[in-house]
Amino acid sequence: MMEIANAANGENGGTSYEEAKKLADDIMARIKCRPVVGIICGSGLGELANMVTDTEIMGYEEIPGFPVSTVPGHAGKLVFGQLGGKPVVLMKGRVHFYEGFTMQKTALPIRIMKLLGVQILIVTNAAGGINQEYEIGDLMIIKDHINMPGFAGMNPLHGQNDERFGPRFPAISKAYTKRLRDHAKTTAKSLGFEGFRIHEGVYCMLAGPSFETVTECKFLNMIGVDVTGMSTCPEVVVAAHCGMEVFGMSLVTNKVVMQYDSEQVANHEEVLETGALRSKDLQKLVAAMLTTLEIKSQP
Ligand SMILES: O=P(O)(O)O[C@H]1O[C@H](CO)[C@@H](O)[C@H]1O
Ligand SMILES: Nc1nc2[nH]cnc2c(=O)[nH]1
Repeated sequence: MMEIANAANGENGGTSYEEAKKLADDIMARIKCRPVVGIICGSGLGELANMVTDTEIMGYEEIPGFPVSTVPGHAGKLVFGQLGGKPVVLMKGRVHFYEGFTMQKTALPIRIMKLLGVQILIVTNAAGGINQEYEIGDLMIIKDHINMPGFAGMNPLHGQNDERFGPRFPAISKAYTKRLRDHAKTTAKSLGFEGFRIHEGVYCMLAGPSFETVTECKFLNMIGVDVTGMSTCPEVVVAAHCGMEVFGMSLVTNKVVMQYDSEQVANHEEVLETGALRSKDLQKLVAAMLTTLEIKSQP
């Protein structure tokens, strides 16, 4: 039976439980840190890694089978260490479906994190503001997402299910837990960030790499999307599948173009520049959240 499951995983670009376990074991043999929190840094947000102490660093290319980032603003390093008094593993840069990876491969780092002992995933991204009240530089706590590629069958859980990772039909409706969202709001308040434009809203993943047309943006606005990007959903679906608690935060790096024939166009350089400008607040918020975060013991 497992052979069938593995063949199916191979066919759809996935990695079997045994292969993922071997990767995690290899990492553990080389790294002393045993992380309980995993953090993914979005485009231009990798500086969060500078706040990690007692670091042990591995390049993605040093880990056989690990997907290697190809996009500017994604350094491609796993940074282990302490942040806010908690052992963490931070992905300095992620991989995206549009780079040519399957959805399964895009989310493989989450399964490896799980096998390393990670219980809480903090995922960050750069995103375009669809909500017309959002400004460039605003932060958004993600309360829910639309996995648009999933509507067309591109779900990271497509294929045979291995129960050792999680159930066949996982619930995703509570993936971004209220506990962590409330914790972020309390922490933001304690840091005096209240006036700094922090929202709570809905993230929508589109496959990319092309930015949206004007009509696509109008459509997203109509269906209740607040920000849009090209990542996050595969990672969060896989994290929820394997029983992790998730906290997600978007940085609005640009406002999407909503007028036909506008001179304004979306571009990745603007995304990286805004990331650099507002990322300090994001870093402070994540570090402060970790300091007071209660880690529930594994069931
Ligand atoms: O989602 P992250 O990795 O933060 O990056 C976002 O920014 C890039 C576009 O500028 C896309 O990769 C989009 O997904
Ligand atoms: N799809 C998409 N991804 C982004 N990432 C950062 N900005 C944007 C945007 O406007 N659209």
